[in-house]
Amino acid sequence: MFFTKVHGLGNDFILINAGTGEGLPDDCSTLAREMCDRRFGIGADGLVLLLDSEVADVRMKIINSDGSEAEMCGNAIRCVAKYLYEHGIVRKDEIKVETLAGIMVPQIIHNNGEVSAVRVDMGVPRLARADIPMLGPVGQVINEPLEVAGQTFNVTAVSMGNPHCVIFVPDVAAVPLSEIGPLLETHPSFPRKTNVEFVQTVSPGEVRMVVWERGAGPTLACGTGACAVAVAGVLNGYTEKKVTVHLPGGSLFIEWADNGRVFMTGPAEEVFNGEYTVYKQP
Ligand SMILES: N[C@@H](CCC[C@H](N)C(=O)O)C(=O)O
Repeated sequence: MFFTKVHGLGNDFILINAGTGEGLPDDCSTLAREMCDRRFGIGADGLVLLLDSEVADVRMKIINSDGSEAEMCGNAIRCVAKYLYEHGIVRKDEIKVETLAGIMVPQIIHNNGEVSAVRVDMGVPRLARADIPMLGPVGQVINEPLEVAGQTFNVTAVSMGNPHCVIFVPDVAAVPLSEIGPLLETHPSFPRKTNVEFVQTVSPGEVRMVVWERGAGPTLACGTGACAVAVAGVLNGYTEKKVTVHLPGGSLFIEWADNGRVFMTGPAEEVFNGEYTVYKQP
């Protein structure tokens, strides 16, 4: 199988242009786990399969490094758009990508003849508790106390197609992410688990965040997470509708527009190409 290694702010993926999917093994979950393994495989936060679509230019299937399938991935979709454009597969400035969260529309941004960034219409965030999904009474989850391992965190829940649990803290550097992250990811309140973001407000137009991703653990960046953080910042009255989100791997610019849609702008990079052989057990 031919693959391309890509990343968005260090959130890295193995991308396979799989067409009809004919050349893929039946079990793509095991394939993702094996390919994403950082010691025994290529190493990545996720496997991204590009498949033929009947309703868009392409269908993006994203499988986390633990083999679970995600509805959407913000950093991957920027990489997908740049890859399709630069390889001449879809030579359009606006590319329609079918995902489990609906059709997303990345837009190629040019500068001096190069693709300098990708701006993505990430759709309308879903805020109803049942849409996260999160257990509990009907309504939205804004700054609501949640108990984990004897500690109480005030959480705001946002779905960008995938679930996010956003927690504002005074200092992200002081968060014991690898201790608390997995406990929140698998908290019984989230029946489909959740991505977890800790956020520090720098100013109304700027925040810092760290993320523990569902199915992947700590990553250098999360595009859907940055969008969820921007929405949560507005809901809590901490930030304006345009915000720069600083992540360990770099920064994203997020706008929650007046039409209710969230737009994410950031870079995408291709790192190398390779060939991966799947050895069948005798
Ligand atoms: N890194 C991604 C999100 C990938 C999926 C996530 N781990 C999930 O299971 O929802 C992003 O950039 O959005």
